[in-house]
Amino acid sequence: MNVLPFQVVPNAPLLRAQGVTIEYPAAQGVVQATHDVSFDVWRGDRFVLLGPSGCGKSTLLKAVGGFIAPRAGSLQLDGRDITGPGRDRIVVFQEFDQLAPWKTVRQNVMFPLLAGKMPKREAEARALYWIGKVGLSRFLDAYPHTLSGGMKARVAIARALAMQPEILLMDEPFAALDALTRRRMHEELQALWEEVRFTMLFVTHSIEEALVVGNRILLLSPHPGRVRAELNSHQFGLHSAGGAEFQATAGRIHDLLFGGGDVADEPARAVQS
Ligand SMILES: Nc1ncnc2c1ncn2[C@@H]1O[C@H](COP(=O)(O)OP(=O)(O)OP(=O)(O)O)[C@@H](O)[C@H]1O
Repeated sequence: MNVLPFQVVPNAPLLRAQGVTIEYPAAQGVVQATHDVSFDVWRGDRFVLLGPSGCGKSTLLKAVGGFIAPRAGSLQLDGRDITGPGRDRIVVFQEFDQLAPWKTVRQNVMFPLLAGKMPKREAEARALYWIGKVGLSRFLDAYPHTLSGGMKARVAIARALAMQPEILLMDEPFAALDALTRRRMHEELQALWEEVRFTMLFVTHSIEEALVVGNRILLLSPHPGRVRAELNSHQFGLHSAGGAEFQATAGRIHDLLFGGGDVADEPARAVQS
């Protein structure tokens, strides 16, 4: 009997959030940060959580990171429940002071690899590779305080990608940068993604940034965050920013986020763009 060759096609998302409700203890009872949020992130996605301040974006990211547990619902990575932090999920924050100031660029990128028991020679080779990928080979022995904000952002990204996580969690990573540097970081992130195709969960409250960075966007309602809509945005990028279709979609997203109506009664809907 002939056995046909076959290819395994992944039919499950890398990250699955199902009915995630998260609460914080507060002086008078609890603060509900998110309510019944569900979404799937597939390998290679640039998945954006978009919503106004306080809608629970960072909270969701922290829960995916394993730093807080949902009150209800579940979070799974590759079919396994997320029960705590792990090296398969690395967070890049907007505070680039997350780099150790007493370590050079090279040492900062090597540090988590060595902490994970990688042999020094391999850790160094890996660090040099990723520092090169973010264009900082000339700054291997520079200390963070001598770098610009954009350069520190690149080191943080290199350090995260060097760990080869299953998913990169980015919490408004460019929010503290000036507009020109932010734009350059968007370009560089896009170029890096084209080359490496890593999976990314990206938090922002900027509609334009969401359209430029993401291929899929989950819109969250104001506090507590509920899913308002999900849309495909792969057709947008820096090239289309400012164009008519881009502006029209940004306007529709704005209306969905801030247009009023009782979100609780409104089923999540897909936005056609
Ligand atoms: N540690 C905490 N203890 C109590 N409440 C918290 C805590 N962290 C966040 N919250 C509350 O949970 C809600 C969601 O906060 P979160 O930071 O996740 O929102 P966000 O969408 O990321 O906002 P922003 O864009 O301003 O960062 C807010 O009402 C916030 O006040």
